[in-house]
Amino acid sequence: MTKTIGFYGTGNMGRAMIQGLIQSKLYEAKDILIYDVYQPIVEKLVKELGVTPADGPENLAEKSDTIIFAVKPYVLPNLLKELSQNLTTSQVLISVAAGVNISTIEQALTSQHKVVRVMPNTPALVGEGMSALACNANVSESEEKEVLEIFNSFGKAQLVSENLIDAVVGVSGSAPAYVYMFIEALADGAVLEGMPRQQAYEFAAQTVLGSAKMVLETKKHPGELKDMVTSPGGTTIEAVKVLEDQGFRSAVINAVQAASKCNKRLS
Ligand SMILES: NC(=O)C1=CN([C@@H]2O[C@H](COP(=O)(O)OP(=O)(O)OC[C@H]3O[C@@H](n4cnc5c(N)ncnc54)[C@H](O)[C@@H]3O)[C@@H](O)[C@H]2O)C=CC1
Ligand SMILES: O=C(O)[C@@H]1CCC=N1
Repeated sequence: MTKTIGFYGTGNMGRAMIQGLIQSKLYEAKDILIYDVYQPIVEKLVKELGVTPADGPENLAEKSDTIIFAVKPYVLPNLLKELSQNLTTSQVLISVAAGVNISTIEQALTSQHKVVRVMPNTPALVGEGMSALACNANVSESEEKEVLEIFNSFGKAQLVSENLIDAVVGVSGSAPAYVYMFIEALADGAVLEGMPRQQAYEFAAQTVLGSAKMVLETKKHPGELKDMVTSPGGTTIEAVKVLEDQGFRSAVINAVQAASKCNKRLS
């Protein structure tokens, strides 16, 4: 029998996962059910991606084998309470909501449901997401594998203990935003030096992509890779000194900590 996956909430993160799943071919678009309170977003996704709209929230709960909740954190507990009569203990319920603990989700439900808390990120849209997963005790090993397969289909995924999710928000969940800021700033620098803007974005983004690949594929320490670029008395060390003088590293470390702290506060 074909398995179905349902999404509550098809905003930025919901859409990124849906598009990533379709591109990966793990699910056919027609086997992806969606429900969002904002009808125009549903119509757009049905038209553009060929996913199936649910006939209301209860209908999605009843028709899906696996469910992903991609609504805002404050919406999730009430939505779960409303659906408690429609959800079954054989379904795997996945939440990507920042700051919503597994125990909060369990409390909103009435029975012993299978719950997975995930922190994904938006590069899922292009098959390069990074996700961390934490499961409750009702999730079997084979179900754990199935959920890993879903999140690995649009990037990389790892099981973590739930207490690491706060760190994950800082280093990958929220981090695409700071990487885009870095790319924008790199490009602004090139624009200052006379490069046309579109060309500057391509140079900046490809450099970030290539540098990330170097870390992942060579397995060398980032410091060693930095030193490979930094010739004695050359251009790079001049730039590195400016970044050190202006607190680049501590700004990034503080940013990661601020996102993590915010995630803790939400819970
Ligand atoms: N945007 C991101 O980069 C990431 C977001 N998240 C989490 O994903 C969740 C969604 O975030 P975004 O997609 O950014 O927000 P968003 O605001 O873009 O999307 C949320 C969607 O939920 C819909 N919605 C509201 N109430 C609903 C209900 N009762 N039933 C069904 N749909 C409903 C809204 O109409 C909206 O389309 C949040 O919990 C957030 O913490 C997690 C990791 C990364
Ligand atoms: O900003 C937020 O709250 C969400 C969670 C991680 C990324 N975006």
